[in-house]
Amino acid sequence: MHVTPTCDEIVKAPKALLHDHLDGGLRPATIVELAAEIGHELPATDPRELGEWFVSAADSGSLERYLETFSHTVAVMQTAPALRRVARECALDLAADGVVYAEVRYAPEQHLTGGLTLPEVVEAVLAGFAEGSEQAAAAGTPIRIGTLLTAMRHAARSMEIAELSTAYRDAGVVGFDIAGAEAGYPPTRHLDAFEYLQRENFHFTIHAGEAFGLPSIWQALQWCGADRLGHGVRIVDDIEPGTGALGRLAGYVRDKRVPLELCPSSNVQTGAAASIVEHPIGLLRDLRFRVTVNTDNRLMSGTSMSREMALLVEAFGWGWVELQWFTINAMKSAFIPFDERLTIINEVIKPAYAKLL
Ligand SMILES: O=c1[nH]cnc2c1ncn2[C@@H]1O[C@H](CO)[C@@H](O)[C@H]1O
Ligand SMILES: [Zn+2]
Repeated sequence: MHVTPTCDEIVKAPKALLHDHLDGGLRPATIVELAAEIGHELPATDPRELGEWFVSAADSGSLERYLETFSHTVAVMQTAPALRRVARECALDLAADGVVYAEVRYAPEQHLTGGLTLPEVVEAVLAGFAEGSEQAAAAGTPIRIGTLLTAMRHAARSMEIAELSTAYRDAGVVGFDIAGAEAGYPPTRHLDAFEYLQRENFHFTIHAGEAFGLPSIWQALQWCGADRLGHGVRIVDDIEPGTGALGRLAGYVRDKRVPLELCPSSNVQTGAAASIVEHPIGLLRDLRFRVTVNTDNRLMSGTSMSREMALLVEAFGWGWVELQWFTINAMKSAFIPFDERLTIINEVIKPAYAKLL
């Protein structure tokens, strides 16, 4: 029997999230308070209006303009207490939404204008995640958070950020990423950082195939050695419409089970997909790529992990079978050790979905 999951049920079901930006998920009320403390001017000072401003400003159809909205969130994240607070609230918000495992990313190099050093930034965020996770567990909604450190692809600090990632690998940093405007900044600009990470047996994902197509995905995998693709949605350009025949690159991605960190609402906002119903996630799931569902930026998309799943249920008629599949796909693709992934799958995810299926 096919049961349509309701929004409330989706919130309660355990979910795993691999692609969420710390500076894209602040509570509007927190931005207002932190901005007032430092005298940063915002486009609106009423939290509700500010939340709406972020969504409409990010609704631009262009990744470059979408990214401009981050100037306001990054501006209020320049001190250790502010970073710690934002990270603590992020853990609490994800946990309250039923996320049991999350990898949250941010770019330490963007948080130095208040005089912090790179290690101080990392330590403030890790302390915030630890505090938030502790509070969430006490509230009966346990969550495990792994941090990914991002280097900005237009900048030249990727090697330094890669080294920072491995320095904190035993303290909660589980991977590395590059983000920012894609066109004109191929991942191969950062080859030395990726080669270093491979020599260190570390994990990394690369934003690729969002605003730019197949060459970016090909470089991320075949030159840089990415474990996963941030978005990767443009892999559909290598699939023949109608027949579903896979080109060489799409075949490789599917055969190797390369995880795709798909972010439906974000893609509609940046113009990478026309609408949720037309989002390639439908095709990619039918063809059994290693698809995962993600939020990208909860603030800019006015979304949550549960909302992304509810939108997919509505658009594609999916039920618990698909939601469990996405969740297990994400957990299998996580950057924490295999035994810890299995424990979450077998002790948290499967028993909960068994009651829903
Ligand atoms: O979807 C995206 N594509 C590319 N870059 C992004 C996306 N979302 C956020 N960022 C960039 O990543 C930085 C660190 O978190 C953000 O400041 C933003 O510039
Ligand atoms: Zn992203």
